[in-house]
Amino acid sequence: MNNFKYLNQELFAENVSVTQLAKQFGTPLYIYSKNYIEQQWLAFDQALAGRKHLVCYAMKANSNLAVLNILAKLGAGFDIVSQGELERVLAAGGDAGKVVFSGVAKTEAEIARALEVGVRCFNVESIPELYRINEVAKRLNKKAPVSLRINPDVDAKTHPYISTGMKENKFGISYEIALEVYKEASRLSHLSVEGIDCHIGSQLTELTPFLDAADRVLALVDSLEKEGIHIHHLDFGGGLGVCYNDEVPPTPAEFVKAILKKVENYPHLEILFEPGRAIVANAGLLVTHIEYLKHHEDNHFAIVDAGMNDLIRPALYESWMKIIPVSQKTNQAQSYVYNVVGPVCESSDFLGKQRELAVEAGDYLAVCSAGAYGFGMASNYNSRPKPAEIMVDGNKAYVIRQREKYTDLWAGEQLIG
Ligand SMILES: Cc1ncc(COP(=O)(O)O)c(C=O)c1O
Ligand SMILES: N[C@@H](CCCC[NH3+])C(=O)O
Repeated sequence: MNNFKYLNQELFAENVSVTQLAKQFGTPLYIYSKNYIEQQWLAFDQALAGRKHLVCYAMKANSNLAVLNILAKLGAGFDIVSQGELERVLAAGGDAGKVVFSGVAKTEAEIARALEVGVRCFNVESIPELYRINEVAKRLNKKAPVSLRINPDVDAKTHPYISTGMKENKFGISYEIALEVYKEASRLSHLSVEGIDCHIGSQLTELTPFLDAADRVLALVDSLEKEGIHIHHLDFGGGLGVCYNDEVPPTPAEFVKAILKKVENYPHLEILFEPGRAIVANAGLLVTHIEYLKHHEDNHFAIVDAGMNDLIRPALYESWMKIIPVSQKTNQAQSYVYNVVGPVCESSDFLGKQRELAVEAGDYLAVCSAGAYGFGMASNYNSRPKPAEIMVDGNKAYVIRQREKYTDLWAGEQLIG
């Protein structure tokens, strides 16, 4: 469990007791390990040593300013999908020149802002977007660096909601027309064609789909060369999976090594990656308090104070996330197979189903691997304040976001009449 370990039957985040944090800051509570985040980013970066490269953290996975700042200090780039994300990078001390801008619906205002601060590259997802970027760049008298996000039509073998590289997905430009679109891009006066980008989905646990996509990208590089279009970088996106249960995904080093082998005959091209989940998922826990246990015939519910508004992955994708007791000391309790459910008024409000646990009301549970797509997807549904976020570094714990106050819930709302 990485930097979360039991010591004398008590769960620790690095060197800090999770029970102590839960008591001090209340629950639900997100806890992250700084050293794990650094270790994971460095695993990508170091595996790329010897080759011109940039590891752009896909910040949608966890966009807390402290997380971004830790990575910015290591030299990370960032993959963004909105102006909000761009402003966060800047607020966290990130370098705009290391930002790649993905996303299918970039507005004129977003494009203008990205040009103004000088992002590294736009990952263009459609032909109309290409024209729009050219127009905005012309108006601002700039040249926009672009890379086309190619949809290679490869099955990522992941949950359909997080697969992005197949024909029926809204993302990227179809492989069949890519060459023609590159030709058009190179004719447009205010664009500079920089690279090829490809991201086929998230939580991939096998190398094969990545390697198939890489083959298609490299075939396109060759076709472009023949047309006299010389690109400078290849961006292989993110998507590397993590272990939630018993998956055994490749490590970042294995993944990078396999891609580097593919591109060894293209030594002049800089290599970019956009990992999100692999950097932060297992850096985080969501801690929750058991309010009640409810038993009815064969149905056993552990009713906790964290809901789908705090962590939506189980409800949205039926994701399986490990749930463990924070203290194993009280486990004299009788064991039952529980559905761990939250306070939200939806039947889909669960964190885990059919989990064998020996727990009592008042105990704390931790949902593991919650560092990615946890807080970032949280909402205020049922007027529930978003939880606090804590960053642990060795034996120190920092509040990196306060729990929302009730008054935050209606900030900006106005009475009429
Ligand atoms: C364009 C792009 N890049 C990178 C990522 C990061 O993916 P992951 O968190 O699976 O590494 C995503 C999300 O799937 C994405 O849409
Ligand atoms: N939100 C998803 C991943 C989406 C990746 C973004 N394209 C998850 O929680 O697994």
